[in-house]
Amino acid sequence: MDTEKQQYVTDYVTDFDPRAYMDAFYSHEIKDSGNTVLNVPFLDNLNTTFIEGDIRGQRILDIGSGPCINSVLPAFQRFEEIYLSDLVQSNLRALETWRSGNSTDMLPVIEYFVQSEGISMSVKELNELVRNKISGIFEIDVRRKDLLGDIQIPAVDAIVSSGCLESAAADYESFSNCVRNITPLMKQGGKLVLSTALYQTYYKFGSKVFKTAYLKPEDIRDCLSLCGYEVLYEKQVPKKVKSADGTAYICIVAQKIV
Ligand SMILES: C[S@@+](CC[C@H](N)C(=O)[O-])C[C@H]1O[C@@H](n2cnc3c(N)ncnc32)[C@H](O)[C@@H]1O
Repeated sequence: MDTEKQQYVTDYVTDFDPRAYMDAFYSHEIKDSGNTVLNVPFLDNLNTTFIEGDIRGQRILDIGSGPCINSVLPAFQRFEEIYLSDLVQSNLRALETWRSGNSTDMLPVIEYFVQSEGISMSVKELNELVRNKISGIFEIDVRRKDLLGDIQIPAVDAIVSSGCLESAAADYESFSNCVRNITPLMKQGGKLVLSTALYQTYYKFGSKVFKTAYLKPEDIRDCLSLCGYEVLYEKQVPKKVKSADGTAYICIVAQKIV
């Protein structure tokens, strides 16, 4: 597609369609062989990242969850309370529907996780386990300093965020501001886990094209260091998902030291 001629979406609140997003990235497609495959942008290597970064504690917050729970699957035995958040109300509703047991939308990505990570639990069991650990689902806007508005949650031990900050930001500078804004939500010594698209300018699904901040690994490292973090682990994961021009993403763990 010639993206030059495409109108980028500027408003997530009006243009992000959770159903279309799940269909594009987290639902089964039938391959020619008859096997099924998921597009899954940010999950490969995330479990290893949690292990390598020793990500554990009482509370974890997923920022920019979208309508899905991929980012918190590696947290299932490592945290007691899992919080989900996003800017878009329809994403929050999709998460609430799943949490109340009225949606099977997460089963394909849970199955993908169970199979790829060799988890000794059935898809249903893991679905129930994660569902029961969800302690809150709320609106957040990472571009704002008062990003939670009136909502208050206790400081968390870890934050995970996949594909969100580079979506909310237009460039390196605004990406750094987003990192600065989310940092006070975490305890000192807490760990930030990012699964972030590299070398990407857009992704698209349905009829919409979403612009992203173009980031290189050194941008992310520099930003974390300037925001008071020490990088503990990183791995670049080459992955070309359908419908995006990024060629890789980075899984990075950084500890809040300031
Ligand atoms: C590419 S999706 C990633 C969703 C999910 N984390 C995943 O791994 O598939 C980007 C998400 O960031 C959210 N988002 C965009 N701008 C945001 C903002 N300013 N504050 C919080 N979330 C935002 C969108 O609503 C969307 O759910």
